[in-house]
Amino acid sequence: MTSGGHGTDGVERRGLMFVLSSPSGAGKTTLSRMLIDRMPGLKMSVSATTRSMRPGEVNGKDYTFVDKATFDAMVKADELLEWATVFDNSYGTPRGPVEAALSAGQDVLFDIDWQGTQQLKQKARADVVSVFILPPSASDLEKRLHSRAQDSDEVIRKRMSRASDEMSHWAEYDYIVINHNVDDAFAEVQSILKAERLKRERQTGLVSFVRGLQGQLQG
Ligand SMILES: Nc1nc2c(ncn2[C@@H]2O[C@H](COP(=O)(O)OP(=O)(O)O)[C@@H](O)[C@H]2O)c(=O)[nH]1
Ligand SMILES: Nc1ncnc2c1ncn2[C@@H]1O[C@H](COP(=O)(O)OP(=O)(O)O)[C@@H](O)[C@H]1O
Repeated sequence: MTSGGHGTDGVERRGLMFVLSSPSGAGKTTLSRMLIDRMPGLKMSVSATTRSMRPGEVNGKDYTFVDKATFDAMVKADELLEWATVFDNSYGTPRGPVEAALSAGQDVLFDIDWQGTQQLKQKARADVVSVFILPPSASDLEKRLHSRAQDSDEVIRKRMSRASDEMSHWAEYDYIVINHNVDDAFAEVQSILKAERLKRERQTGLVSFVRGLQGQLQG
């Protein structure tokens, strides 16, 4: 998957797929929102899910909330770039908006689990940059799930018991960030994205840019 966009310095560059994963409650939604607000050229991939809407969530913005029959039809029609079952619900990435953003030269941010990350890597390894967010401790994780105050005690228990499973995949990720403090964690995630945007192989316009510079030097 390639794109013909331009970096902030005007050199043409390939779009990248920036993936954040973590156990539930470690802070990936918070960090994703900060990235979208503060990093131009980055677009959120809005997943489809069969889970029910939490208070404050907006259909089409946080997720596209669908029933199981609709989700299954999307899978059948190959409309999802990847999909997985998490906490007994189906989650998947609609293909169209991702492909449109990448070909318009934007980077795409994904808040998806390890299963989805593996599927994206199989499809486009060179374009995927993956970051795993860890909580500082189990008690912080539990506190955060409670402080979010959007899930029942039973749902929180389920998410805590799945945290260890999700975390066992940390070593499959390119970068690991421990979310002690939101501002520090954000600065780290932002630095990763900024550096990855500057990778030589992503700056497809460099050959002609350098040729232009050489021409100026000779002329
Ligand atoms: N594979 C995959 N995982 C997703 C997708 N959307 C969300 N997830 C993951 O599903 C899990 C549960 O998400 P959610 O119910 O919003 O709870 P959260 O963990 O508190 O954000 C998280 O690990 C998300 O990263 C998707 O499109 N594909
Ligand atoms: N570094 C942090 N310190 C304290 N609370 C945090 C921190 N990062 C996130 N939170 C809070 O923890 C809760 C869970 O964060 P959220 O971003 O929803 O996690 P996730 O998307 O990984 O499930 C939210 O109430 C959020 O405001």
